[in-house]
Parts: sequence; C-alpha cells; structure tokens
Amino acid sequence: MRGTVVKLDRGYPLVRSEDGVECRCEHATSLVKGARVRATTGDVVEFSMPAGHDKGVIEKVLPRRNAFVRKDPAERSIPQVLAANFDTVMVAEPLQGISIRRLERELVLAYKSDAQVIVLLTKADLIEDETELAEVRGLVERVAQGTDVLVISANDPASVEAVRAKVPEGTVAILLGKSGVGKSSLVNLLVGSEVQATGSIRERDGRGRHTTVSREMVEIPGGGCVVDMPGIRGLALWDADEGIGAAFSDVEELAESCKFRDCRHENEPGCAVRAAIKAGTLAPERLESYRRLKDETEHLRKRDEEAQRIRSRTGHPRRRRRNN
Ligand SMILES: Nc1nc2c(ncn2[C@@H]2O[C@H](COP(=O)(O)OP(=O)(O)OP(=O)(O)O)[C@@H](O)[C@H]2O)c(=O)[nH]1
Ligand SMILES: [Zn+2]
Repeated sequence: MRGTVVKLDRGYPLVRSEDGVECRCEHATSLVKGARVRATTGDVVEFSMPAGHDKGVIEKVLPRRNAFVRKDPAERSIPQVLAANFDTVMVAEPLQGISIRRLERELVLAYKSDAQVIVLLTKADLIEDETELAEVRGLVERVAQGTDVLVISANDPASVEAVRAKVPEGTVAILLGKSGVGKSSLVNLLVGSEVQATGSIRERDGRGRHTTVSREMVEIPGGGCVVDMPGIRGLALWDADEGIGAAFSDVEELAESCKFRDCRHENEPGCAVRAAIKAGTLAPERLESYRRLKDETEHLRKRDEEAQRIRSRTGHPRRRRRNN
C-alpha cells in the first residue's frame, strides 16, 4: 500500500493510506540498517500490514521532492530531516522581541529547501506604535530580500485569511518559528477549531512554553495542509552553502566583483563587499552574519569529512564490535 506520513506519533510515523485509513508504522529492518532512512512528516511511503502485527511496516520511502534539514542536535555530524515534500515554508517571528539573527538562520534553511518562502510577523496587536512596526518591517525586509512578509495577529481575521490564501488546496506549508511565537494559535484559526494545544505565555520574559510535540499535517478548510513544526530550539545548519547563497545574495553578488576570487572581505585590496559597507549600501551586520553562518558550515563540513575518514578506515564501529 502507498500512503503519506501525516504525523510522528511518539517517534512512530502515522501513515494515511490513499483511501484515508491511518495506521501507526515502524520501519522495516532493511530500511534502518546502515542507511539510517527514517520516514518523516510529508514522506510518501510504501507500507504493508503483516498479519499478527499491531503496527504497519514501512518498506520504502519514495524519493523526496524536497526536505527541511538541520543538523541532528544529538549527533556530531548527521543530518535530521524535519519535513519532506512541501511547497511553502512559513517562517514566523514575533514583531516584539524579534531576533534578526534567528530569522537569518531560519531563512538559510528555508531557502535551501527550494520551496516558496514567506515571513510571518506575529502578534501585531502587541505593537501599538506605527513607527515601531515600520522599523521592524524595515529590518526584516532588508534580511528577507524580496521574500513576502505578512504581518499577522490572532485577533485580526483578515490577516489570518491572508495566510490561508498562501496555502491553496493541494499544497503543503510548513510552519517554523520559536516556541511561543503563535504557530499553534495560527493553525487553530486557519482550521477553525482547537486542533493544536496552545501554550500560555510566561508573563515576565515573554517566552512561550513548548507545547507542540509532533509535526502533524493538518488540513485547512478551503486550503491545503499545514505542518506545525515544534518550537525548534537549535537550528544547526546542515550542508547550507546554497541556502546561505540565497539568503545572502546581496553579499554574494557583491563578492563577485571582488578583485580576488577567494576574497575573505577582510583587508584585501579591491574588495567590493567592504567598499559597499563603506559606501553605506551594505549593512556591516550583513557581512558579520554571512561570515558567522559560513564559518559554521565550514566547521561542520570538516567534522563530517573527519567522521567519514574514520569510518572508511575502520569500517562501521558497530559492525566491527559484532564481528569480534
Ligand atoms: N497578543 C497575542 N498573543 C498571541 C497571538 N497569537 C498567539 N498568542 C499567544 O501566544 C502564546 C503562545 O502561542 P502558541 O500558538 O501556543 O505558540 P506556538 O508557536 O505554537 O508555541 P509552541 O507550540 O511551543 O511551538 C499563547 O498564549 C497565545 O494565546 C497574537 O496574535 N497576539
Ligand atoms: Zn571581498
């Protein structure tokens, strides 16, 4: 049978078959061995229902159209796929207490997936001052570089409708953002009922409690599907060069005019990036962020290469132990 993973249920993929039957599944041993294939929300899988089993068995994960990938926070150098086969990434940041650094990181990973990207600035009702709103918008637009930015509020139905219009029938959108930014509230408003538990905000520091546990694909009436991603704490980059290129096209375009191909934009003569900063056409923070994210990917790449070298020299450590 063929089906789509609609949720991770305590680690087990919940698969909805083509005729609408849902079934908790585990992975066939052949899938998990060596290659570490794990089905994730949005994956299309082939599965069977062996007699006498309480769970289905995923035999095959079909090739992914795209994926949202970060470095597995529990592993030194292994990627973790958080969602697959989606059309849109909605990146939510709160208007109040927005972190531009986090937004940049979220955008790098979002662009990398090749999906359409939209920025949602949430809790607009908490900002009374129009100038403050314009200021934040300006900062965000500089970073988002032409990506759609929607300002939304749970008590402004028109703003919620604007989001619905971005998720037409037949499409899947993933919703990303720190815990407490209002993702579950938005999903509930889009669906029209309380399908997701929302957390109450801690008054003093404005940080939300982590309430979303699984990445569930939820159907929106009159629209497509939305996947609420958990309040992801660490978004460590994985293989992010392309994403950085897209998120920092302003820096990379300038860099093409640097005199040296491998210019580090430090003290080299003929550096177009530094020239732009001097001329005031590029904010110095853009170069700082670009460097930081590039360094992080470089560091990770080295670690990954190291790990691969060790693996190829000694064979898979677990297998070796078993043979001895
Ligand atoms: N003032 C205001 N509060 C909001 C808005 N949207 C959500 N909230 C509140 O913010 C808190 C957190 O909202 P959630 O929807 O649970 O946040 P979340 O992003 O889903 O959080 P996690 O599930 O932990 O990832 C709740 O108390 C909501 O009632 C809004 O537009 N304005
Ligand atoms: Zn340069």
